[in-house]
Amino acid sequence: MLSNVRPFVWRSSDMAQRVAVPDGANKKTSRVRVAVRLRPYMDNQDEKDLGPCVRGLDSQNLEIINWRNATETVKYHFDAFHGEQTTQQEVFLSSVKPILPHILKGQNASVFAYGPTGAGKTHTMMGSSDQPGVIPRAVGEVFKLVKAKDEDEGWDYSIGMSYLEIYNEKVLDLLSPSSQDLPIREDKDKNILIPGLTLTTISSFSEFDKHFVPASLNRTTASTKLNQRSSRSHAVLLIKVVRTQRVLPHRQLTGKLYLIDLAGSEDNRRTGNQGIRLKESGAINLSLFTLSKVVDSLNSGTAVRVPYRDSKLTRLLQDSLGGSAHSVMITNIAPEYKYYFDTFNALNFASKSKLIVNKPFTCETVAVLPVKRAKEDHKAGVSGTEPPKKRHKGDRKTEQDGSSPCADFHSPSEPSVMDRLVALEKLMMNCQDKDKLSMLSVAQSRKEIQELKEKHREFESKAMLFSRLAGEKSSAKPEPAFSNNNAPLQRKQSNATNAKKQQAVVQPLQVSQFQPLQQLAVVKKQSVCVKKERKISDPVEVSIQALTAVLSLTQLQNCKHQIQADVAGKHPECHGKVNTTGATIVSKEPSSIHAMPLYSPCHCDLMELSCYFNIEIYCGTCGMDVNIMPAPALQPGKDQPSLLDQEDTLSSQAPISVPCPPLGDEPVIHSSSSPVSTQPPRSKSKGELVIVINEKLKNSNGIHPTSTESTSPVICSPPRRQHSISYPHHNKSRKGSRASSIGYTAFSPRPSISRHSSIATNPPLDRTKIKDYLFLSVLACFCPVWPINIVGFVYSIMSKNSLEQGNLDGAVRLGRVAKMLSLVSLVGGTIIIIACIVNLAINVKT
Ligand SMILES: Nc1ncnc2c1ncn2[C@@H]1O[C@H](COP(=O)(O)OP(=O)(O)OP(=O)(O)O)[C@@H](O)[C@H]1O
Repeated sequence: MLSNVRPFVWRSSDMAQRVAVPDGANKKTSRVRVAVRLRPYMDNQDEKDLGPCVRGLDSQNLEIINWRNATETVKYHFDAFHGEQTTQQEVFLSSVKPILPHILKGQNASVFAYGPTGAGKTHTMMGSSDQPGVIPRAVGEVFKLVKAKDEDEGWDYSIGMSYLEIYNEKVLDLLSPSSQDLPIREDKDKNILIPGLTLTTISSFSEFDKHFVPASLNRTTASTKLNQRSSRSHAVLLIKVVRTQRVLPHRQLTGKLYLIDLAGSEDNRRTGNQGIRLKESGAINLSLFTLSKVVDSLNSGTAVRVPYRDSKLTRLLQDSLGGSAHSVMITNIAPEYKYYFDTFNALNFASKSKLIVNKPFTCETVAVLPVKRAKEDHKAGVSGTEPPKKRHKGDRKTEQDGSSPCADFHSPSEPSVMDRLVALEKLMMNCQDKDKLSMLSVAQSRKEIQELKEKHREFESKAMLFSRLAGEKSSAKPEPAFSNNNAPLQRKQSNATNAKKQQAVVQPLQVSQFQPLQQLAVVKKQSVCVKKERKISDPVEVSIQALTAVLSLTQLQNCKHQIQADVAGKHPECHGKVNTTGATIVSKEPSSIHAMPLYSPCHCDLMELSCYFNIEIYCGTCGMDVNIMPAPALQPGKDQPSLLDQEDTLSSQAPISVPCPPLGDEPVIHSSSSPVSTQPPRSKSKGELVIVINEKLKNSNGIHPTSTESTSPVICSPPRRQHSISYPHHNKSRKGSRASSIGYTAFSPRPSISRHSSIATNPPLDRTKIKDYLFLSVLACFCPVWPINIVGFVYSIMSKNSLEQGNLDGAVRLGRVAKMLSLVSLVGGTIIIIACIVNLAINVKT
């Protein structure tokens, strides 16, 4: 048992500070480490006993027979290769153990097993009682590390565990099983969180085992032709280690370890899946396909949007892929020939994945005390855990003397300023009816708000100054109290307001996270004030899932977005903070906006949009869901506030309701310099409210019509279906049979070309272009190259028909052929006519 493990208390109101921490030798990035594990050859798996198709060369290299030429092999190099004889212990020691110490430093780490079904992922991650896998070993190691740290006093540790599965695109809690699909949220610091997920405190390995073993039995498994006990879901175990300093300033480091056993990609011609198994398989393959798209877009370096949100799995792995974690991917492969293409694809995927670079950083949480509480806490002495005592007159003096360069920041007036500011803003924001406030009181209140804000800004700049001083002072110490003198967090570099806010919370008066919630009330209010200040001047971000362009400001202002979220009773701390008007619409292509009823005057309202999209609104701070209420629309032209008045309108909650712009208005397409950015670049400061609009319109295959285009393969193309494979020891070639029995799997590097090409996955297209081809082909019919131009004409007709039938993808492709043939006809026809004229002229001459 760990003596110093304390009950786990998670407070959404705690302020998190993230500090970029160099990884290794002054590197601020960490590549995803990829290990490959080859399962032993199982005779019963290979009906024809063809022998292995893949073998290891050394501890980092392996080779697989080249399907194009049986006399060749394709070689791969990885961070580690674990051969058939490698034990569970060896896999753990070489690939997983090295990343675990990062968790205690407040960084995130993740280990995930990837590979085709039956290749040994569950064996690697879970293992068995006699051969425990990565999960039990890693948890045991975390406890060992904590125990070792136990010796160096001054820190308390709490370890919590959560366990979930993603089954059929539903996030299900395995510790408290129910059929409720839990939402995945992202807080303002880009932490992925799952409100409602059980977090159980564990103080020893046996306690972990007590929860983990029965929870694992809750995971959905079933028998398929390829695996007797095949995982039908992705299982994610989260181990959260919170390290809290016992003495002031009570620094708190939170590290998370994700241990993920992915479900295997499945070729359903071989698994024999039908009915529910087929549906599960579809969900598994689709999520793995999205994972491959995420990896592709991270590698491409130019992708504006990484499609993390396209599946629950990638949303959850956002931290681990191109995110903030130290990640290890164990790719499991099987040696039998019947797995050849699965293995080949898995190796290609693994090769791509090792190019991904993460940016780990320390997640440090500091709770800011109200002055009164802080003083009491400070007075409580070194333990910092004693209950607060009576306030003494000399407290303030003690605090200032107490080597606190920021002490001045806590002038007695400061909390009251904050309180007043919050109260006023809350009053303004909560006021649903404009008439409730007389014009006079509104003007007075605004004036007062402005004054208070100025005061607050003054305090902030003071705090910044003092924190800088504190940073300089502490940099001389071996372990600085706050690591803000390190490079700033990558994601926050561009956000001046956030930087300010970070600085503002670096105060000497802090409490441990275990204090009662009420005592953090002022902390929360303070954070609210800073954010509110931004929100009033900035429109709240509305991102439309799978679309990535930004409308012009005029369009934004002209658009009737009236969002009123009611959180009263659900989450009191957020009450009054989520009413907002005005939005940034994010969309992928200009044409997609026209194609969707987003900007037609009658569909601009979010309530109406909900007919077309799944709209999620949640608090960006805590991830809590909020409800949408219909807003009363104002009469166009009558109640319209002028655009210049928008700020006022926002603060007084009057809805903007003006006619929407004509459809011809072109949105401004944004471009992002950051390849991994999922946020629109225009949203310089993000409000607290996050609104996600997921497209409801899916085709029969459940694929979003706006899936991204194909991404170019990094290592090599996957094999084509109709191809022969030679088997070296049989010295003969089996034309087509094997290849044709194995189609592209979900993680094929060319998925959108091959597998999904027939599905209308593209965003809505510009129809006018397709009509042009018809005109062109008609023109080409006059050229004397009739077979070609007639075919072009036929294609253009087919394209038009496809368009009318709603098959936009097909329409474009047919249109392209029509265009090409028509152009060839025109050019060819012109040449022929010129040749004839020249010939005629020569003949006439002679
Ligand atoms: N390294 C190994 N040594 C011995 N047996 C193994 C090894 N790897 C896998 N196996 C065995 O192979 C079989 C399939 O493994 P496992 O269930 O772990 O596959 P999987 O990749 O998790 O499949 P699925 O994705 O369908 O869940 C199991 O019987 C397992 O015991």
